[in-house]
Amino acid sequence: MCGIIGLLLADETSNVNQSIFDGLTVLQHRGQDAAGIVTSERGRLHLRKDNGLVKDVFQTHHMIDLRGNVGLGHVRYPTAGSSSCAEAQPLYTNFPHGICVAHNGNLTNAAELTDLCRNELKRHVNTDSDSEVLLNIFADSLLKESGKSSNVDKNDVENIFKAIETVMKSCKGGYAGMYLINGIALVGFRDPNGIRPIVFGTRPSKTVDGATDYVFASESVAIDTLGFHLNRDLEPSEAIVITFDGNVHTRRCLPSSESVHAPCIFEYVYFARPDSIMDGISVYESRLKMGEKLAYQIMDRYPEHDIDVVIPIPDTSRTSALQAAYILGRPYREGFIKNRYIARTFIMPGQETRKKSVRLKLNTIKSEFAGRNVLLVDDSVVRGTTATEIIQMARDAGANKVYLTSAAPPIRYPNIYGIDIPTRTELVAYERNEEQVAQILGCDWIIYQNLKDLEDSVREAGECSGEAFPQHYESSCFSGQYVTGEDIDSEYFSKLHDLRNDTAQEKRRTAVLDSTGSAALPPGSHHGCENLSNDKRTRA
Ligand SMILES: O=P(O)(O)OC[C@H]1O[C@H](OP(=O)(O)OP(=O)(O)O)[C@H](O)[C@@H]1O
Ligand SMILES: NC(=O)CC[C@H](N)C(=O)O
Ligand SMILES: [Mg+2]
Repeated sequence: MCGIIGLLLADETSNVNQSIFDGLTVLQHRGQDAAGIVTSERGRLHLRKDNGLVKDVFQTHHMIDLRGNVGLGHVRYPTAGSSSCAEAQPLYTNFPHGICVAHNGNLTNAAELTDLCRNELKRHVNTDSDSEVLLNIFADSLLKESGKSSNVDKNDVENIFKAIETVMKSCKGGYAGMYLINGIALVGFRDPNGIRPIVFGTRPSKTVDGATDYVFASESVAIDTLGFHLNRDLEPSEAIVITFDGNVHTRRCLPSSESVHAPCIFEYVYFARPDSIMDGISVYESRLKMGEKLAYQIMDRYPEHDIDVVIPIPDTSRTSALQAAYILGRPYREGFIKNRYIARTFIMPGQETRKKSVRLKLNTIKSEFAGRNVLLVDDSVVRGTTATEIIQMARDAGANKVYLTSAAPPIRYPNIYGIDIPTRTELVAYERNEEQVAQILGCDWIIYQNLKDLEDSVREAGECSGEAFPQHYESSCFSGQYVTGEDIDSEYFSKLHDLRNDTAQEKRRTAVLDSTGSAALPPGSHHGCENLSNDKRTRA
């Protein structure tokens, strides 16, 4: 679930670098593996990207080099390829014009499209990243729409829309993204089902009278932080083209009858920040509703329950736990203290790292557990890494009984649209019922949210804010129903398992480290990622 941001400032003498850096810092929770910024300065592109957190990747000398009034930023959580810094984004191709992409999501037909790019379109695809395919399909199509002529009409936004239409017809899966077409336009776009989120904002230029600055971002929180006004979410299959001279053009590139709007429900459960508004729905309100419905389910199933205290597993579950405690009429207590210097564990690569990080990340306030029956609340239980450790820690702290509740239903199916849950067998709820999961995790009982209650939580939060909201949600990891259709079959899952199970990913990571010899280097010390002239992706 990467974080993306794109800005176009009206004042050609101004620089977007600091705003993109700030925006990425606010979106850091969506991707911790790598970060990158590209800027366009009067026809010249400047790029800096590397593995690591935003604060580690960009030092002052990088920022000074990132000049220009238009740019893209990306924080990466890999769902395809490897975590090599060559796959950090934005990605660049030099033909036509010099185009960069920042992509959040996952293409389910990336392998076929890579073959197409290499064998038929004769484009150089240099990595295993699906985002590089998204870039090359667009670049090829834009070139064709422009009549393969060097005399391209730079104001012809029609060609850009047609190229996006080709992208949307060719690329399957979930994708929100931005293309920076050097010297021509900044383009935001969203997949035909609107699975991945992207919002659009504006503000009056501070230096050019009557002119407007524009921003696209994964979440509204970035728009708030940068002092922009949140205009709206992009619609499914919509592209917004902002030309470098500040004109805005929008179009739905496929007919709405061809696809249902089904935003990813896991954004509300875990990925998004609670202070974001997605598709008109407050993430915070939806999490309160999730807590409320959990509490009612607990009271329904265990009317005589003996819960003494409700304790969240920080961070994400806090909002739901607060409301669950309120409805249950039990005290809400901070029993786990989070080390603020450890990042999110679920989106870390590798099971060993995730396991170790839980212990480093959380520690108990013993007095909140000693002799009590505690209800632990988490937003989701995926592999069960966090819950197993936490339940043991609660027992070590002297808890009498330990109950667990999850604001999301059991996760029993892979996610293929931008969350790295590629294989069912790694999931703790795979082929297990609640009793069996409780036994594995070591708690006295576990209660999961039902899918209907989860969907209603999001819908009701939408009603609270009085906005029109989608009727469907992408909830495949709970239901096994995949909104993009028939090509998602057992053969697809078997290939995905082989490519992306934990052991396979670990092997790839080790191979990358061995080949670069950089295992001992701290984040941000790899070389060769930031220089556009080193980029080998030119047209064959
Ligand atoms: O069952 P698991 O495989 O352990 O994954 C689920 C856990 O991971 C996430 O927390 P994370 O530490 O990533 O982030 P948070 O601090 O935002 O809760 C999520 O909130 C659950 O606690
Ligand atoms: N989580 C994401 O959005 C990942 C984007 C892209 N699939 C990558 O692996 O880089
Ligand atoms: Mg958590």
